Amino acid sequence: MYNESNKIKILVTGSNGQLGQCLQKIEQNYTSLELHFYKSKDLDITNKDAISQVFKDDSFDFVINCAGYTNVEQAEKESEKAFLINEEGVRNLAQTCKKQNSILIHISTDYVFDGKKETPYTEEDIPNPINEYGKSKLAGEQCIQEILETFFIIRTSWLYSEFGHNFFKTILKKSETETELTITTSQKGTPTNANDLATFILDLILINNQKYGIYHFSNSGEATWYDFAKEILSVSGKLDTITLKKTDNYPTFAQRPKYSVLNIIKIKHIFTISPIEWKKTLSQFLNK
Ligand SMILES: NC(=O)C1=CN([C@@H]2O[C@H](COP(=O)(O)OP(=O)(O)OC[C@H]3O[C@@H](n4cnc5c(N)ncnc54)[C@H](OP(=O)(O)O)[C@@H]3O)[C@@H](O)[C@H]2O)C=CC1
Ligand SMILES: Cc1cn([C@H]2C[C@H](O)[C@@H](COP(=O)(O)OP(=O)(O)O[C@H]3O[C@@H](C)C(=O)[C@@H](O)[C@H]3O)O2)c(=O)[nH]c1=O
Repeated sequence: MYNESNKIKILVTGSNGQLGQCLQKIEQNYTSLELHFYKSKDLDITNKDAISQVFKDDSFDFVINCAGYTNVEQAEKESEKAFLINEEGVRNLAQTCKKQNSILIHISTDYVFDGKKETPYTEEDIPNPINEYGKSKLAGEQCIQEILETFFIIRTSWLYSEFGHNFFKTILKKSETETELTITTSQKGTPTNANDLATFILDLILINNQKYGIYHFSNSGEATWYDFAKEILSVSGKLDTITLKKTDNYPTFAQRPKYSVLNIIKIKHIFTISPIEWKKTLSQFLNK
């Protein structure tokens, strides 16, 4: 497992995205890991030759796939592109990991579920995505399971951080220019700090218990997008300056699951971790 420098060598794809940047931020806390970050322009996962080229000169113990097509609305209009990246790109990575004996850590989503349940989704629940993004992500998961035995698929939900595009940043930005915000109450899930997920992923590599498979990781608790927006504005001291309105009819192209809370008991047991409550991590994050 260890290379000559005695460090665990890791390839990170899509490193300029939200999660990729969270990993770069904490890299220095993990001195036994050697992370190699590849942005989309340096490694396009849909290009098999480009992947081969990276592995020609190097070998990696782990590949963390942070690359993905993540625009839920746009995926309805260009589903081919979503599938190219989230299915074909992932297949390419899985095939390379198989050939090169690398362990693949892949990130998937709560949007693989249809939202008809009213209790948290477990890893055993059958996915049934209701939008193109979710369908393309499920197709990627299936490729990995067909090709590889040594993989961790980590489904997570409602990621936010200081990096990239996310609901948290959108709300803060809107609050600077708008006096009234209307937010949907028609979906329930769990906001998850992408920094917490990044920490979990690197801890998982250190633990390396070889208990491969699908895992659900999110912060704990549940919220509607309205609850999330209210908490963001409250903790950042902006709730008094803005009118926040509820709606159950916010217009979107893509359908989203009404309920997509993930059950995180498996990850708690197998990795003896206890993900922090969503409001608590949000307040710690905003008060730093
Ligand atoms: N954001 C969320 O709420 C959630 C995300 N996830 C999953 O987590 C993963 C990371 O998400 P997040 O960091 O938020 O997403 P981002 O959209 O912030 O980052 C995705 C990255 O992938 C890159 N990328 C796109 N196409 C390719 C390609 N063909 N080859 C290489 N890189 C590519 C993008 O680069 P460029 O910008 O140059 O296109 C971008 O840097 C994704 O797989 C996503 O599906 C799961 C649940 C929730
Ligand atoms: C900006 C805004 C959105 N909304 C609604 C639209 C939508 O139903 C819901 C969420 O909005 P967004 O489009 O920002 O979030 P969305 O892109 O659906 O977020 C998803 O991204 C992908 C990548 C995932 O994997 C999921 O886990 C999830 O995080 O909030 C409002 O009601 N008011 C607003 O002002």
